[in-house]
Amino acid sequence: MGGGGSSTGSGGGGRRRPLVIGVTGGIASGKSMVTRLCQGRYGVSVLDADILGHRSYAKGTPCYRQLLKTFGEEIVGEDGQINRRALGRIVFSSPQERNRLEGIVWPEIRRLMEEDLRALGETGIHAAVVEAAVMLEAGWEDAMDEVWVVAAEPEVAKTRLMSRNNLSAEDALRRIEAQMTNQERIEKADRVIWNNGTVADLEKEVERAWEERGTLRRRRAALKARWRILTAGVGFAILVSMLQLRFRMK
Ligand SMILES: CC(C)(COP(=O)(O)OP(=O)(O)OC[C@H]1O[C@@H](n2cnc3c(N)ncnc32)[C@H](O)[C@@H]1O)[C@@H](O)C(=O)NCCC(=O)NCCS
Ligand SMILES: Nc1ncnc2c1ncn2[C@@H]1O[C@H](COP(=O)(O)OP(=O)(O)OP(=O)(O)O)[C@@H](O)[C@H]1O
Repeated sequence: MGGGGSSTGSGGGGRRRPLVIGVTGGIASGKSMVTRLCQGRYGVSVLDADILGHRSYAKGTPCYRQLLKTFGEEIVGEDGQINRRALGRIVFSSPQERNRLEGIVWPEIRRLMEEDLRALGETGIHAAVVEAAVMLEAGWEDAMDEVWVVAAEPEVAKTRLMSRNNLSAEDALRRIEAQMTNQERIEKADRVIWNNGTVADLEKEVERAWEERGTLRRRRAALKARWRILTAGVGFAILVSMLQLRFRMK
């Protein structure tokens, strides 16, 4: 994954970006629940890519103008903003139209994400979670330090989707099957958070994820310290040998 949690480089003046965890997963897998748990228990800041998406085409922006050119005036609401319901009707019934929308807004969402992460870094927060359903499809994982995939078995997700969105079993399954599979996501994950059980089980999984991150960080710090001691020791030994050689030669 990308090199976050580090100096921002160009124009960053040595500021630090927070550790960035990307949370993604299939529809109704529990992404929002995981994100909420991270925010509530571990004090991390949260960026929601859905909201960044809405911001990307606010009235007057370049994306706004591009969307009007592409989809016509009928996507503008009475308030002059993009009517998302109207746009959703167009793009969710046609993969081609959805691709056109994504081609316009994904680069801007990415730019806004980077901008917000930098701004969060300025506030000195230690970690941020970016929740994005399309993180892997959009290729945003390289802006994350780690990608956590939330996964629920299709049957479990189906039941939750039916009850949350008041859908029939067929409609719920259709939405699940229109997406990447769990396996495809898991192959790109740094961590998988399974969510087939209760909310209490999920809380434990999230706790374990943060704990193991801490453990890994401590382990890396210990290795670095050992390496420093080793290199200092080798340097010292070389210096002593050189001094000995010099005295012997005299
Ligand atoms: C299609 C739009 C206008 C519908 O807006 P609306 O307010 O009705 O829905 P909302 O944004 O809350 O999204 C509803 C659900 O669809 C998912 N979704 C949105 N866009 C996409 C997409 N391109 N592919 C897959 N799922 C998507 C969202 O993650 C969310 O779970 C809007 O979602 C949009 O502009 N999408 C394109 C930007 C995008 O990819 N956003 C997702 C970032 S994770
Ligand atoms: N472990 C769980 N036990 C019971 N219900 C759960 C559990 N996890 C999530 N849910 C419920 O399942 C539904 C989907 O969860 P959530 O909204 O967090 O998923 P999501 O991945 O963010 O969904 P979407 O893809 O639609 O954005 C919600 O109604 C939520 O309350």
